[in-house]
Amino acid sequence: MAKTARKAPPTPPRRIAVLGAGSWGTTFAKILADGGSDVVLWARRPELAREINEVKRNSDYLEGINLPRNLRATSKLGEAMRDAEVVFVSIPSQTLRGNLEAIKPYLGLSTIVVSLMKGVEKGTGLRMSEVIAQGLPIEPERIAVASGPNLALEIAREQPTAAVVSSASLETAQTVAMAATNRYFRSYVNTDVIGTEFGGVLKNLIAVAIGIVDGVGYGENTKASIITRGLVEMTDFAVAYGAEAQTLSGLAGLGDLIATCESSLSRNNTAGRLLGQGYSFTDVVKQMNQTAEGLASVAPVLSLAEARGVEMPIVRQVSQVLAGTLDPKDIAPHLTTDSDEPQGERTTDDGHGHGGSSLRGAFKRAFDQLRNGGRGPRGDRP
Ligand SMILES: NC(=O)C1=CN([C@@H]2O[C@H](COP(=O)(O)OP(=O)(O)OC[C@H]3O[C@@H](n4cnc5c(N)ncnc54)[C@H](O)[C@@H]3O)[C@@H](O)[C@H]2O)C=CC1
Ligand SMILES: O=C(CO)COP(=O)(O)O
Repeated sequence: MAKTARKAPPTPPRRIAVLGAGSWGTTFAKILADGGSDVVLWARRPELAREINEVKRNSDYLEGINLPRNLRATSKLGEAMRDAEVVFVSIPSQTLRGNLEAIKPYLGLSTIVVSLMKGVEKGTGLRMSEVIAQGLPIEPERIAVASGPNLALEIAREQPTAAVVSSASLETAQTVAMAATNRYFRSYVNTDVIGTEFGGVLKNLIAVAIGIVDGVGYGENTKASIITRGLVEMTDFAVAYGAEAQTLSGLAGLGDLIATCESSLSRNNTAGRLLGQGYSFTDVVKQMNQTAEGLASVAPVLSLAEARGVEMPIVRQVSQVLAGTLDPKDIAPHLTTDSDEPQGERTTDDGHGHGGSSLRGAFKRAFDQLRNGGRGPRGDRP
């Protein structure tokens, strides 16, 4: 019997550029360098590039972290991108479109571009991979996104963590995942770009809600209610835009939701907490010296939800707190339903709305994935 030819597995890229030397860009550059790639990190400020090169530190964003000796930085975009087979982008979402103009002249014909960002563009409501597809001469098969429960400082401290890399091309996702895997970081793969990206955007909004009720002083019941109902909201929204429900039960959905809602390292959670303590939106923005994407994504997400008839009571109330039209202490009683009539508790496992799998199954899968170290990139799938 004739044997079918097996396709050679993708080879890991050697030269990689990471654009954006904030907390996540620098941490991701460390992940890649510790995985064995030749990485050049682009920092806007020459003095930051110098600090990274000379003392192997980024004291503004990752205090106390020693960066790998093989990680280099530059403030010259062309130098960072020269010969790069993969370019990771980690800048605030609202600045991406403008930066693509500067990136375009240096993009190689076969270079893969990966978004590490977790926002949607104000005004257009586009996901970051869609903005990349519009702003660069690049086909969808060369675009990927990476997402998951990835608080930068924990990973910079080399605490074991998993993520998921998604692309319309499985081969591209695998190539990227191979580079983004090392002894403390493991990347899984899927081809549901919409679900993977929206998971990262939407959990930020739920994390702002969690921060608000934390700031008010409410306890664990309130937070568990918001997380559980928030996952239903996230899944409804993402599925309405073409995502697979099960992606929202994976690392890029439930996984990231747990990490961001539980951690005081989260900037979205922190911004919410300040709102809950009574600071105005303007004061909160002034106090945040790092990117809290959720604040900019609330309005475009609500517009997108309205366009597809998706109910998002938690996100809507977050927007009212941001606008100063809802007292933070009033947010919780309204969270589960808009109606005075008792409602059925629709979950992500109702078999009707999403066809998704059970929350218990999702927790088990997230746990199994974290335990399942030592193998090549696998699907982030039940
Ligand atoms: N920090 C984290 O734990 C994680 C962050 N992310 C995502 O990564 C993206 C970047 O976030 P962080 O690195 O945390 O933010 P950050 O605030 O720590 O750093 C932002 C970086 O972008 C640069 N920047 C700011 N404005 C710019 C502009 N107009 N043009 C070019 N560069 C500009 C800053 O100089 C800085 O290097 C966000 O979308 C965030 O949601 C994703 C996973 C984890
Ligand atoms: O995306 C993150 C963790 O996965 C980081 O969350 P914050 O942007 O809220 O810090």
